[in-house]
Amino acid sequence: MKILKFGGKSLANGKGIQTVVDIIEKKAKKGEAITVVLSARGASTNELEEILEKASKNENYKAQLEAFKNYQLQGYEALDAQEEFHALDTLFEGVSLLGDYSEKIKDKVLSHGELLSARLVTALLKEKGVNAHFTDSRSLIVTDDQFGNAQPLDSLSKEKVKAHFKKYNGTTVNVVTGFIASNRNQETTTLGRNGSNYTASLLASFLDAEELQNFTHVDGIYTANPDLVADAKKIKKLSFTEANELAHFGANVLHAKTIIPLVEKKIPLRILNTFDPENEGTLITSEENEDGIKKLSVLENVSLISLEGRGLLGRVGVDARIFQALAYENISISIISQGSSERGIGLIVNSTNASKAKKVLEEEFKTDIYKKDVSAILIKDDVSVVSIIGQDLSTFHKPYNRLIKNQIVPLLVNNTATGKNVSLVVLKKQLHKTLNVIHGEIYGVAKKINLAIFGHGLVGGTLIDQILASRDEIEKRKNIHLNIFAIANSKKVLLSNSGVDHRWKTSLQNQGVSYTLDDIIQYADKHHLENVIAIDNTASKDFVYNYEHLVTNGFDLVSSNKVANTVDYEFYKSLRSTLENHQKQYLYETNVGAGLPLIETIKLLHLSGENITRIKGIFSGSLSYLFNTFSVEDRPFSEVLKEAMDSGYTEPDPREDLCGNDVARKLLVLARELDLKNEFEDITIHNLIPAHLREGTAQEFLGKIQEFDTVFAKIKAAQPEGNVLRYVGDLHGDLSKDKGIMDVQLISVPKDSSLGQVKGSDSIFEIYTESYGDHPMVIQGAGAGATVTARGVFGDILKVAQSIN
Ligand SMILES: NC(=O)C1=CN([C@@H]2O[C@H](COP(=O)(O)OP(=O)(O)OC[C@H]3O[C@@H](n4cnc5c(N)ncnc54)[C@H](OP(=O)(O)O)[C@@H]3O)[C@@H](O)[C@H]2O)C=CC1
Ligand SMILES: N[C@@H](CC=O)C(=O)O
Repeated sequence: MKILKFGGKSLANGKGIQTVVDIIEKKAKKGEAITVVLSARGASTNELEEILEKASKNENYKAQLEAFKNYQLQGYEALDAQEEFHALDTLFEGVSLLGDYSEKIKDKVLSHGELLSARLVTALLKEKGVNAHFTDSRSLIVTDDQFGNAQPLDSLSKEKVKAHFKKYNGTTVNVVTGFIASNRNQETTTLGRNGSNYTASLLASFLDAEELQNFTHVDGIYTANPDLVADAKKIKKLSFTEANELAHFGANVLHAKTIIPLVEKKIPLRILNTFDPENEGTLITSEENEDGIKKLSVLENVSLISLEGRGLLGRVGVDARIFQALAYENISISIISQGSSERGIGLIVNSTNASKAKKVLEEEFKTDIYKKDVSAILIKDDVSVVSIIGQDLSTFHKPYNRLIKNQIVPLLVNNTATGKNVSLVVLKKQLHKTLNVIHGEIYGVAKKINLAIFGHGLVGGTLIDQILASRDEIEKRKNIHLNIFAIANSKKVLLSNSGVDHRWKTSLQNQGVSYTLDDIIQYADKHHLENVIAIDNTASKDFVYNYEHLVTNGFDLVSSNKVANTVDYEFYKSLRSTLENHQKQYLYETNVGAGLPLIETIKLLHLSGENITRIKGIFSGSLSYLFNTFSVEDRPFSEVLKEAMDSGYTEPDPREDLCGNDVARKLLVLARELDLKNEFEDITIHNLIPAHLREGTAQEFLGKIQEFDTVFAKIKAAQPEGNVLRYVGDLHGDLSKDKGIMDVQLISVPKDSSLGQVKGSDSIFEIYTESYGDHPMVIQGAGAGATVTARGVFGDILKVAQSIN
């Protein structure tokens, strides 16, 4: 025998009830031995409760009662519901006259929801030729006198159930009312909320059923609420122990009292979807799962009450007083957490009870408050509890770290000493993000990295295209999902929480909106975007002052822009301390040598104690190209400069290269990696721009670049035979002191020297250290260009992404 239980939503008018009847008919006609247990239809129980409340307050309840009756008959006008309707009329009239009702009356009223439901389904099944029998569970389940939440008397109930099923066995399909029962005096009682599930479990147990099938409106039990976590997965199999943990956290279907009768008899429980009968649902058995299953459950509408006081230190019985005082008022505590000293105690109660709980505790601790032993009893309403069921403390650091990285700091953490369950109290506004961050970590769902890209010029634009081209491959290989949710220039931003695609340029043009930085931060917040990285591909001197604000709002940083590392040292330090305080990263490998692994190498050498004594070389890709070409080809300087610009080697304003600032910045970036406290002003720079060309806009300057030609033709001609021009940077001096010496200058070197042999747009960096002596470590390669630079920025993004765990 299988017990089939259908819930209120399954039995609602329309598709619901028709599907239920079809399911039962099919099984009955296949000859399956089944018993059906039904809840009240749709929201009938709540409706009856509301009508009762209105009647007791002498409010006009009749219209709502009529609507209730119409709902019950809608489409089934032939149903004989007179007995129930008449009983309800009489009950409500009585309550209305008295202006009050007892729990006993309430049970009587509510029972009609299930009675009407079972009557209708029985009638519909009979119409289809099924041998259905309307079964009023009040003649089967005997309970104590606790109206509203009656306890079944097992042996008496079992006897009655057995006797009934002996009489109605074989092909009869008993259609049993759930939820309702009666006491020894044949007065109607109810089994409390989830009572229909309880009825079904009791019948399954008394009849030694083969399986209890609970038909709901969902496909089974999920690893998290699919409405909140898009990646939530259905759990195929669960053990009763795991189910029991879930029951505490809102899974009504698994309420402990409904599970216990099944556990005792080892009767499997299957959660099915009425509307998707092919789906196998979730099967719960007594078989323990070896790996264990993890599920996220949420308790909402809860409040955190905290009791603080130094005077409680070491005092015995504080918890006992809390529990006793609240129990007296029937207030249940779902979570309690405290330090061993009892100086601060946090407890979670249902929000509806929060103010009452505070009052009760203030009364209980009034002497302690007077003596200042208790300093405050506070309520925090805007919280939710997230429980990771199946989680123990041995691996809890993983989801916890992921939360902290995403700036979610739980207000309270609590675990069970036995069983596996860790609960976190978080701010309600962070609930959605919390669930997604933890779920992503636990289930190894591709880690979603949300990128806001500032600047989409040569480097930024190339980067966006590179990311879009390789993100599927990265997701496959690295389980990292790169989602570009914002692309901004100095005027407009394109926002898309699900990520931009290859049409981003047109989309930005058509859908881009003017913005402030906070708009982007708020957008990320509103869409619960986790693991956010801001990427600066501007050359802006102002944008870098946004970095700290981004970090405090949860962003890691990646930048090709060199400005943040080369403004005053105070800013440099302050940014690093903000990064440290917020456990955020800032990577900028492309600041020196574009895509070459220079900064990382220097950082590692320095960190490992290697004494770097000098760094010298050709730091600028554009000036490298310019002088490598100009030195050996008989062409005007301006023509080669134009080529360097067209190849994307120069800064957006090429004067930044020609005046030596760009090389100076690179030197300063490296100096600061060595913990030197140099400022930009400490650098001696040979400015290549003739004085009269330095003023004005970039556009005006470009109109006059031919004026370089005679100046540089002279410089070239003045060199010794066999020499070439090179623009070099040099960091030297006693680098163990506070400051190093930095020079940037144009020099003439023999063509066959190491600097003289550099070709194309290559940079070369000679790193002198104590261990390497006179033979420096040399890093050489393309020092500029959009493709290599974007690739370097991409590398930094992936490093940050991989470090978020
Ligand atoms: N080219 C190379 O080889 C290398 C370049 N770099 C660095 O890469 C960075 C980008 O260079 P590149 O791509 O050539 O520059 P581009 O001038 O081509 O692009 C700059 C982008 O930044 C945007 N922008 C400027 N100011 C802001 C702001 N305040 N907020 C948001 N967006 C802004 C611009 O938008 P708008 O059009 O609205 O102004 C534009 O989209 C520079 O810092 C450069 O030093 C680093 C290593 C190598
Ligand atoms: N303009 C720069 C680009 C890289 O930083 C250069 O020429 O090196």
